[in-house]
Amino acid sequence: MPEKNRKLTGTVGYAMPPNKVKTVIQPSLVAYAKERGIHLIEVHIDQPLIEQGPFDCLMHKVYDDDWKAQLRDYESKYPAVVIIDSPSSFERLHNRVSMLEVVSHLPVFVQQSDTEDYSFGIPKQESLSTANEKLSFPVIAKPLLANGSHKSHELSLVFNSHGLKYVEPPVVVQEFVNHGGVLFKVYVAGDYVKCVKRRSLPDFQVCSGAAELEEHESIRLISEISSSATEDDETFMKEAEMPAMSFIYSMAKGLREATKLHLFNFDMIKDAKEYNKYVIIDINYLPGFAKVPGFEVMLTDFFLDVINHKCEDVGGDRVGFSSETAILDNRVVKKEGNCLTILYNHVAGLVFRLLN
Ligand SMILES: Nc1ncnc2c1ncn2[C@@H]1O[C@H](COP(=O)(O)OP(=O)(O)OP(=O)(O)O)[C@@H](O)[C@H]1O
Ligand SMILES: O=P(O)(O)O[C@H]1[C@H](O)[C@H](O)[C@H](OP(=O)(O)O)[C@@H](OP(=O)(O)O)[C@@H]1O
Ligand SMILES: [Mg+2]
Ligand SMILES: [Mg+2]
Repeated sequence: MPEKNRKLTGTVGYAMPPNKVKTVIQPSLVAYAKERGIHLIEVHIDQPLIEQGPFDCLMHKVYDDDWKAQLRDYESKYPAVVIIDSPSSFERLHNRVSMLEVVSHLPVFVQQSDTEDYSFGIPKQESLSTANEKLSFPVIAKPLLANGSHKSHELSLVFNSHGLKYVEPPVVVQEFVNHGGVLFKVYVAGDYVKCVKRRSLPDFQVCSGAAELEEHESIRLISEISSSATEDDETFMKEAEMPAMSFIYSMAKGLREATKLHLFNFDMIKDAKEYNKYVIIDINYLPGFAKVPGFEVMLTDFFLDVINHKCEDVGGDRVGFSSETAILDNRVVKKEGNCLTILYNHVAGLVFRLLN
């Protein structure tokens, strides 16, 4: 959109429970956005949506059928309003199996960093009934339903088959991936991406004694890990190397295209057993952006893009994302710009897969 036609002001309605408002719509964001022409207006979720607004954009994190019906009604009355994001897009994140399936089908082009290739994947995961025979311990059992409830964050670390008996279904069971105790949390707001480091669980050396652990020692409940960094962790985390931003950007672009979401974060850990392989373990819709340094600028830039329709519906190439390379078999290769090279890369990818 030529600068002269660029809209400089707009209204963004936000509909979310009070505890979510606290972790996203902080006073610093409201003030900064207002300075830049974006008026953030609270939508009262206990009142009829149709009687509120209209807005240029409506962002929401409300999970019930009545709200979904109101949203449909609102969209039909105000077709120009941009809904961030569609329930059909974020609902797949409420099931931890469908959540990570999007990673396996990433159709995107990612940028090879200037010095090395990256590869990515998801942890091996099974249902409770097949975990014991198909996975190696330790494993981490996660409630299958990831719908923002407190219970959906109650994870269990399980060290042997006895411990699985104490796991309350429905769950998905993932192999624990040693990753050096540091988590990379990537926040995405349209074309704007920020990666932060968080303290994670420490590595576990699989010891022969694990199978003989007392029953009560064979399972450990864990929750709220990533937000409890202590002083020494800070030093520890500072030393952890961040993956290349080109890789992070490309993963963000891939997940945007695969999920059709604009506001989300994803958790990445570096597989200690493989060279430069990152494992996606979690994707969250509309997380607590307020934890991200500079989130006020990031979200305001995003809102301005939305009201100027610069934040194309996913799939469009935008500034900041490069489609200079390709993912083939989840391995990152550089797309040298012509189709012959891409074909070569594809063949190379197939050979790579055959040899590995
Ligand atoms: N497969 C895994 N291997 C190693 N560590 C893991 C694995 N899955 C989860 N973890 C650790 O457990 C933490 C919580 O897992 P996860 O992010 O899946 O749960 P969550 O409840 O969705 O968390 P969030 O608050 O980010 O939504 C991760 O940040 C990481 O530290
Ligand atoms: O540290 P982050 O921002 O990842 O913590 C998020 C978390 O990832 C989830 O997105 C939480 O949302 P729910 O899954 O809906 O519980 C966020 O909760 P919130 O109350 O802060 O929005 C966490 O911030
Ligand atoms: Mg997480
Ligand atoms: Mg999560």
